[in-house]
Amino acid sequence: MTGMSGKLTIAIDGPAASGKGTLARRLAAHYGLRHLDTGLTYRGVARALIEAGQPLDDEAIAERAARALDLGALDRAVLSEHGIGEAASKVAVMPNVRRALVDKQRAFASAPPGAVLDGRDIGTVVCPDADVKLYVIASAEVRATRRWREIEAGGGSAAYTEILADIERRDARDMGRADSPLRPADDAHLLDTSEMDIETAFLAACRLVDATRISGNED
Ligand SMILES: Nc1ncnc2c1ncn2[C@@H]1O[C@H](COP(=O)(O)OP(=O)(O)O)[C@@H](O)[C@H]1O
Ligand SMILES: Nc1ccn([C@@H]2O[C@H](COP(=O)(O)OP(=O)(O)O)[C@@H](O)[C@H]2O)c(=O)n1
Repeated sequence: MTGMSGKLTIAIDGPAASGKGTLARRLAAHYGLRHLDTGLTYRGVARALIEAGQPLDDEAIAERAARALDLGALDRAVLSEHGIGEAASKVAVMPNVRRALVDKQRAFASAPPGAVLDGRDIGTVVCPDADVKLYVIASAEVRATRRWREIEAGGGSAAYTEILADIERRDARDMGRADSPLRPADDAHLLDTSEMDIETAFLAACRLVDATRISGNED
């Protein structure tokens, strides 16, 4: 394995519904690593505030919710709901919320045997020394179609045009914020999955990881 510590850390970033989570889960299973979807941590804070009837823009209250968050108790089925993504991107602009969650995310990443983390700032802020960094993109139309299919498959219903507008608004907020904006790390590999199915994207990602591990072993 690569890395001074003998651990393998894979950082995956990209905009909404680009396929980060799907790829991260597949890579973690393939390489025997733990996986953290960091989007769920921001979603968890947003949901805790909504449940408690608290505002999404009070930094001191949101920071307390972030510090209280238990990474082991994140319920993906509940937190994945499309509307929580919008609320998550609002709490995610606050530096004290980010600091609290990044501390927990780094603690997760540092434990053996290594991990795959996916989010918006993994390669740039959370794990700047990751062995492999992937920046996953797809056109906004492809991403909206994927999210629309996911909602319909889950028995829900949604208007494609609204999903597309939601995704574009959230991307703009994530890329435009002052603290840890969404952007590729300088050493990230760009993976455009617009024309790739899940299997093809997974195989392309494995090739990038394997190439890095081989070159890492030669150091
Ligand atoms: N390469 C791909 N081709 C087609 N569908 C995909 C691809 N990657 C992911 N998906 C589907 O798109 C949706 C969003 O993927 P997800 O991994 O949740 O994205 P993210 O974590 O970036 O929000 C899911 O329903 C997933 O099954
Ligand atoms: N590392 C991260 C992960 C998510 N987020 C925020 O959390 C929101 C929800 O992230 P997510 O990954 O669950 O969203 P999807 O891409 O799955 O729709 C994002 O729009 C970001 O505002 C962040 O700021 N930093």
